[in-house]
Amino acid sequence: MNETKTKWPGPPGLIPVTSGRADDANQINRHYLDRLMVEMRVIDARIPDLHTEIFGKLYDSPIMMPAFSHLNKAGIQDRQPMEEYAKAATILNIVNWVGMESDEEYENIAKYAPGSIRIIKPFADHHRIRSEIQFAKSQGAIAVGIDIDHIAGKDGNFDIVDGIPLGPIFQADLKAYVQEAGIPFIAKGVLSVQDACIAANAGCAAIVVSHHHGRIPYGIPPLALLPNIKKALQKTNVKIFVDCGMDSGYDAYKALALGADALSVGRSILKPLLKDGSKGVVSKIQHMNEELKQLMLYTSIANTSSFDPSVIHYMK
Ligand SMILES: Cc1cc2nc3c(=O)[nH]c(=O)nc-3n(C[C@H](O)[C@H](O)[C@H](O)COP(=O)(O)O)c2cc1C
Repeated sequence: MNETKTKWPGPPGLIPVTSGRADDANQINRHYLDRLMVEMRVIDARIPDLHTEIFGKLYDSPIMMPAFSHLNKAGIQDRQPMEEYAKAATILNIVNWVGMESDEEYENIAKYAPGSIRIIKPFADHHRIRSEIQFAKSQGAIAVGIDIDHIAGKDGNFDIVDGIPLGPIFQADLKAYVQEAGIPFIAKGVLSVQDACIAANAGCAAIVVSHHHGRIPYGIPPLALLPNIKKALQKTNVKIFVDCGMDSGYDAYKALALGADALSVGRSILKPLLKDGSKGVVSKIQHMNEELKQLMLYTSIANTSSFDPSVIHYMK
């Protein structure tokens, strides 16, 4: 793909962290998602059921909130977008995720969405990771994890976020965190069969197949890898979640058909969230649920545990 000077073709909510350059994995991802075609299987089709079990709890949809952070510091007067999308998760009865936030902020958010999954940065200081894991657990988090894809900074050294140094992720550390957590532990930002297998061997309960809105230049689309990862993990109980570019129920369908157990909608909720708060997010996700059900009905998928990858065709 040559460097493109054309305007980003995706939805406006996805613009903020998209350069539009050829190495931009967001651009590559949207291109890939739009080339996945769906065949039709309508005979004997029934109204689909979106209920989905995640870590022993029943939710109304496999569409989840994203692991966002920093939004309360975005300077939007008198607004707390982190709490607002958490509230939407509770109204919708879907899983809420929280990214890099202080213990205090996590506690506030979890009041609006009890059980929120907490994703912790791969801090160089392991005590900090351990302490944040235990805090989330004490607040009733259904799971905790690390965004393992956020180790590298743009200068090729370990990144520094908000002045806090990040560090490497070793298999032994992952194993130790899994054991110490005592609740499901998630490796977020898996983009290879190799890392998926290492995470599974370390005892992770789930992985998120993701490139974290294009952190890695030329990152392969998560859905392009999903079938191989699914195959590699088929003998395990590891849940496979996906994010990156999920903007419609049709994108969600493709992720689920290709092997995801559930998926998060990230930047696509930003625009409705910042404009209309919880209400905007609820209406965005409700619309996505409808689109997802529509494609399930067209393909005779009765529930979220009976997706079939053979309905998807890649248009070259
Ligand atoms: C404002 C913002 C803050 C984010 N903060 C975090 C974070 O703290 N931890 C994390 O794992 N991911 C974080 N992410 C990444 C998202 O969880 C997600 O992986 C990424 O945006 C890709 O999904 P999308 O294409 O649907 O946006 C953040 C994304 C945005 C836009």
